[in-house]
Amino acid sequence: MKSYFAPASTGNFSVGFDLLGAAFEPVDGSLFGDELRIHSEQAELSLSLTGRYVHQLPKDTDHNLVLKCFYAFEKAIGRTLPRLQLELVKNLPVGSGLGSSACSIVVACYAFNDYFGKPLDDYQLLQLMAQLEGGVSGSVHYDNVAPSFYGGLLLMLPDSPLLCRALPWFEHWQVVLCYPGTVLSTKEARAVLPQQLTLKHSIAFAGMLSRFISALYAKDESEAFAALQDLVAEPARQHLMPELAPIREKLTAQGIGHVGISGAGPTIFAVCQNDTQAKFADDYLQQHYAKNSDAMTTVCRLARQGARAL
Ligand SMILES: Nc1ncnc2c1ncn2[C@@H]1O[C@H](COP(=O)(O)OP(=O)(O)OP(=O)(O)O)[C@@H](O)[C@H]1O
Ligand SMILES: N[C@@H](CCO)C(=O)O
Repeated sequence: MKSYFAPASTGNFSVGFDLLGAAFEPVDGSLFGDELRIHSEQAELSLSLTGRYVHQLPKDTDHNLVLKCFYAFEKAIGRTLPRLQLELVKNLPVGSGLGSSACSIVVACYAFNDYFGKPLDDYQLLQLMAQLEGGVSGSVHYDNVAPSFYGGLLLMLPDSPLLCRALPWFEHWQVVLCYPGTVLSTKEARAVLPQQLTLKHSIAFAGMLSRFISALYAKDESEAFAALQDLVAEPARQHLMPELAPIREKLTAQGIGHVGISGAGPTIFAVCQNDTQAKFADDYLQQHYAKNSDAMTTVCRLARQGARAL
């Protein structure tokens, strides 16, 4: 058996709608992402489903993205491949804002490419992943697939042959992620977005993103926190997540530098500068944002490594 893993990710990172994304891993060293196991080659392609969030997946495995990835990968390389006995260990909640569909897509495409001798280079592989993710969310955006594939905090460069570039990070930052247990589809959360921005608004968005990125390079933490403002998606999505404003007020009153929506939500992320803040955010979010037994809260650091064989 060969086993592969890809980490969870936070698209947007508040200030970079569709242009920033980060991969995260729990500080306790556990794995937080989807795993794909290739058990053997066999006559027919098959997929079994296990893991904590298996009940959130379509019952019919023909609708599972992992099988769609297999056929898309086969088409991309232009030859018929041996059929596989696959198992997806679904550890990320679906429609959560944690890049769940992207994570399954990344782990599957990475696994097939590795297993079949790397016929696609990283550029081709990332483009394939982004196209598949676009098929789910309704538009091609790289801010979940790219960090899940490469790890780190990344700036998307969709018009460059690089596609994305790694950014600096404050090593002591801990990010507390809280998924409340309710589902918000990315398609639905994109449907409420404005179709146009005014010139003034466009300049403000570009200015805030540039301010954040320049603060990362300058290692200017207070400037970085000041620039972590979502001027595009959050104003349009806040009615979908009414708890965000009071939670932000409570956590920032404790000195926590930033609270935002992870991807399209409903997961909330809190950027903390020390263990005391992270512990407070962890406890507070578990008590005040978790809504059912599907909810989960985890204290993370940036995941430097993306998709890989285990
Ligand atoms: N392996 C899979 N993982 C996740 N979603 C899957 C998978 N296979 C099929 N799907 C379907 O893809 C859709 C994913 O929807 P959506 O993009 O809203 O979720 P998401 O990727 O989990 O969201 P987010 O990026 O905000 O975490 C759902 O309809 C889900 O049933
Ligand atoms: N950038 C995407 C991320 C989806 O997880 C969005 O906000 O719609």
